Amino acid sequence: MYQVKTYNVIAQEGLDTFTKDYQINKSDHADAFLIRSADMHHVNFPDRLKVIARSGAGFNNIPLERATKQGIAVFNTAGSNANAVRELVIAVMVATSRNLIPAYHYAEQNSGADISLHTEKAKDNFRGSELAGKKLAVIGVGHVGSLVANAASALGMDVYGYDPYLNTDAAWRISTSIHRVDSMKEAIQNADYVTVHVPKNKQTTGLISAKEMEMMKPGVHLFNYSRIGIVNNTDVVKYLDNHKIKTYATDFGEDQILGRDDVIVTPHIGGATHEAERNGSTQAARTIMKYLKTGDTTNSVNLPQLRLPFEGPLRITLIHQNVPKMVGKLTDILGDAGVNIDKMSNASLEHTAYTIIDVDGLKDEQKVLNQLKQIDGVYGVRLLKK
Ligand SMILES: NC(=O)C1=CN([C@@H]2O[C@H](COP(=O)(O)OP(=O)(O)OC[C@H]3O[C@@H](n4cnc5c(N)ncnc54)[C@H](O)[C@@H]3O)[C@@H](O)[C@H]2O)C=CC1
Ligand SMILES: O=C(O)CCC(=O)C(=O)O
Repeated sequence: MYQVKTYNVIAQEGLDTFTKDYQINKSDHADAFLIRSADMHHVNFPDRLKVIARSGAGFNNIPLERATKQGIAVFNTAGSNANAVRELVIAVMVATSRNLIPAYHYAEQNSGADISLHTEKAKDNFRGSELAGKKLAVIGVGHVGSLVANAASALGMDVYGYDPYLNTDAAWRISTSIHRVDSMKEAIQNADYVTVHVPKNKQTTGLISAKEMEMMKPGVHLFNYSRIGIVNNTDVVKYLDNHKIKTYATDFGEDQILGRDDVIVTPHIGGATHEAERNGSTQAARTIMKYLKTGDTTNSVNLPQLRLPFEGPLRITLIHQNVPKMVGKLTDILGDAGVNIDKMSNASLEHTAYTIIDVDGLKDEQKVLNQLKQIDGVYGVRLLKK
């Protein structure tokens, strides 16, 4: 029986996806963690932990290097909540362009009076602009960014996408009406709206700072539904104060930006829809089961993605350093133990590699596994039985 420990609120549909071989609990001795935004940086990973699945896209809450070195596979469910974020971003863009929030407050505050008497005069204060015909820059055109770009284009916006690492799958999702540009400057200069949809990492921290704000058009509306820190809030305050930025809309509050009329903050609700939480939790549950049963690393964010049909009877999977002669060392140990290799596959991702070996004739299982584990640079070894 595999033990699955959950953090955060995980949609019931995902928990119901687990078969009878899995027990969901809060025990620290888990084979799998199923999490959302819980911060894993200070959580000790138990020795038996094999997999962490993040229901959602961002995985900056998980220490990937530590997980890899402990032989733990980490997965996300990118795309599961992309539509939820798209709808929120478009909603806030409309709210911003039509002064919806101040107009709502006006109507609410004047509801005691006969509002119809004042309406014709009051509406002059809330005259807005239409999105159609305006220029939108989308920074990061992955699952979320591509959907935002396509929806904005369908609303008649002139959309520019900047993503130096765009993969082929993402490229297929982008409408041909989106202009693909090769520099941040080309995307953001002259844009009426700028929206950022990138993962948070060392390269993207401060991606939008004073230098980029300086390139923007006066009166720009800036959106950050990615993570705190990708847009530099100290610089945002400066550029809001000098009216270069008209509105800053974000899902991530911080003291210095709160309480201003030109800032719209939501409490991290981008992925908080029934549909997105259901998609994420079921996808995460399936990923955990597949990895534990077959070693399939599709959608892993710390290991190379590898899938090999598992016909049995036995499979050895290894997470190890990506160094020369490693595969030779593994096969030497198996050969010396009289083990026959039926199928084998290996892939690498930067400094890490992952190897799947289907075998038969494995007699002294524990001895062979221990020998494999003792190879310098091997982080984790598992034996799977069909
Ligand atoms: N507010 C919320 O509740 C949610 C927030 N998010 C955030 O949005 C981020 C993006 O989500 P997805 O689109 O699903 O991820 P994704 O991985 O599908 O797309 C991210 C894109 O950013 C691009 N990128 C990376 N570095 C870049 C750079 N320096 N400049 C331009 N592009 C760059 C990548 O090539 C990729 O195409 C997540 O990592 C997460 O932090 C995602 C879902 C919900
Ligand atoms: O609602 C959640 O669990 C987090 C959504 C999010 O930020 C993400 O998927 O990256």
